[in-house]
Amino acid sequence: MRRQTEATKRKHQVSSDAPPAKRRNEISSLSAKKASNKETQRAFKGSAHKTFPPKKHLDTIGNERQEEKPCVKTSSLFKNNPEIPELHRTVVKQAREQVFSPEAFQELDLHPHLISTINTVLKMSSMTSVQKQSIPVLLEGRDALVRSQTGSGKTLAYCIPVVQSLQALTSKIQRSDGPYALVLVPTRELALQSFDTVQKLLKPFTWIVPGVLMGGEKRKSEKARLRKGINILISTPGRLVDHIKSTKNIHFNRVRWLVVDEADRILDLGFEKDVTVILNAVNAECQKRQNVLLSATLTEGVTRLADISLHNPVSISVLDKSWDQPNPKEVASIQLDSFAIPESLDQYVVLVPSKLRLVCLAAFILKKCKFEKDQKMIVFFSSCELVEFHYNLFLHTLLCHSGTPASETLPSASWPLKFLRLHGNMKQEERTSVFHEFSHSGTGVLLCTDVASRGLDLPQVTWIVQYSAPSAPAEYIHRIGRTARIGCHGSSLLILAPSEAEYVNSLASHKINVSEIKLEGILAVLAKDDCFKRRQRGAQRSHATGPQEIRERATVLQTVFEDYVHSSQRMVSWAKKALQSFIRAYATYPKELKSIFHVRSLHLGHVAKSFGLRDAPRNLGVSAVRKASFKRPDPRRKTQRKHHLVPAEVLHSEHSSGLEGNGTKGRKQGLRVAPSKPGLRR
Ligand SMILES: Nc1ncnc2c1ncn2[C@@H]1O[C@H](COP(=O)(O)OP(=O)(O)OP(=O)(O)O)[C@@H](O)[C@H]1O
Repeated sequence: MRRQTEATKRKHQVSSDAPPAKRRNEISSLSAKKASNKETQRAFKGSAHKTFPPKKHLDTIGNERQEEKPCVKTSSLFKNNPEIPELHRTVVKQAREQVFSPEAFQELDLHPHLISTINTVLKMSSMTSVQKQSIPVLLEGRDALVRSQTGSGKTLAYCIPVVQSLQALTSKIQRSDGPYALVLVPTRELALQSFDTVQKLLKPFTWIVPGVLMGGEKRKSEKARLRKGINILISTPGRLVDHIKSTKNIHFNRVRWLVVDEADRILDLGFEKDVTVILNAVNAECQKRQNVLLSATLTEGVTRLADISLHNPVSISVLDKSWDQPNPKEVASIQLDSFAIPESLDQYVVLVPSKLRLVCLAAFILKKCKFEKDQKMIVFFSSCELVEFHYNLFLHTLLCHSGTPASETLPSASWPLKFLRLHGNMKQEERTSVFHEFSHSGTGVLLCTDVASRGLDLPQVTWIVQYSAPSAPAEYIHRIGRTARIGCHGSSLLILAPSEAEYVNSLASHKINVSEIKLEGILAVLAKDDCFKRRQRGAQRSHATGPQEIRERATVLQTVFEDYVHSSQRMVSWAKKALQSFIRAYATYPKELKSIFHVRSLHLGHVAKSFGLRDAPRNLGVSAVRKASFKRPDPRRKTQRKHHLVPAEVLHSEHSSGLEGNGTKGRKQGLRVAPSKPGLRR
């Protein structure tokens, strides 16, 4: 609260610094604008901070503190912004899938104890469409490529057949036999989640032991568990490779199942070296196995990447027949790079000038999570540094302002804000505890990198916000797929700069439809939040909440951020580092998106504002970043990487989300896997 009082006070200082005549002119020009409807439309061009009343209107506390602080100007958020373009997007017909099938699990030929566990422990009765199609195929012993929309139950689609087949083995499984099934997943949290599902299914089959290897835990204790024996082994690729190289007690001679969840992710960027080691180790020992590849964004191209020895695989896709297009050519091309999105997911986009990005994000969080009940939100950022920076910033600014207002200042109900963060630079214990806390909470805002974009089943998430656009449509699908799971309703918001508006058409070309919402509609929430109202001594609470009032409050909010960032040199350099990280991540958009996202189109001063920095830092080394952006490093050329080590390494590390295998290597077109022994393929 004190911070805000100071912020408001400073704003007033600014206004009082302006020459009176000039100020009068601006006030009148603004009131003229106020009369115009256009004011609430696209471009925000007015100047908010110069219209404040002179010093004498300040509250006393503000005036007392004023002496202590140098006068610092909060430059206008609403001036010199680029025009927000009209969005002309083609409305496309999105691919659809039916989530549930009418059939019950009883109709499958499963062990009665497995059925009763599904019914009573998991509390499920009907199969989902993907389960209905996959389980019988997998029980027949076929290899399969399984693709269905996010949150449609793919985990059970492979777990049920694995458990059913292993419990039915005539020579009963011994713990000491080691792995019969190997499940690879891209992140530690997903490993934990899949382990939890397998563990539940195994309740009646106590002789089959599941286990998880995921890094972050002491290698020694994992080794001890491996020595005792794990029959269904769930692991991230990196950690499994660690054990293959260093643990004597790991054997694959009994492996019958190889499941690769999020297969397009695991078999693509970053993981290839690890997957090659794993496949070579498994192929060398295992005689006959079933391979299952799953993802919401699986394409057959993925298998070509992997040389994973799939034997006559069945492709399972549950796309609605009714979605078929009249032109079969079109259908084929659509099916390759267009993916189903849950029908109950509403997707939105907002175009926001760079200067207003931070205020827009904060206002949106307040709108949903402070003024609406039971909202749970995930906000995606492009790097760990960005998550840390925004987490700390919001914790020290929005929480102070949300927790303390006198009740009479709140015109409508408000709920306490809770922020959490998740990224790959956190200690594993903290990651796990955040994952569990957010999973079990009915509300809250999780700020994260793409470490949380794949596979995580976090219940009741109502909103997904993408603070920057992902670099591939598949990642867009996975991020938004953290909401609207298993038929629930959810919404997503993509925040783009005006110069990035074309991205909406790029999404449309992948049959992804987003509707526009206006920045004004988001900022309007500040009218409800008197925490960001400028203070006037003895003034009655104003009910005027027109566009001008909203701008003033947005400026107060920005000032709160700037005050916090400039409260110490340490904070300033932290903000600069976050800004640098943002620019570097921006430079890594793939070639096909460079015309939309190019560092050259960023206005550094405006972007700096969205980090609470009052000026564009001079020593940012942006030229190096620019260089990097012109020529995306080709990781296949090792010598080139060696000579351009700095930009390439920096780009990868900045873009790192903490996904295992991420940030270590670059994109590669194929895996070189030693073929299985002749006659032993599969
Ligand atoms: N038959 C079912 N009936 C009711 N709920 C189910 C059923 N099958 C799965 N679920 C639930 O649906 C949710 C989503 O399942 P799951 O995480 O397996 O989805 P997914 O398809 O793997 O998603 P993603 O593509 O995001 O990884 C989970 O909470 C799971 O418990």
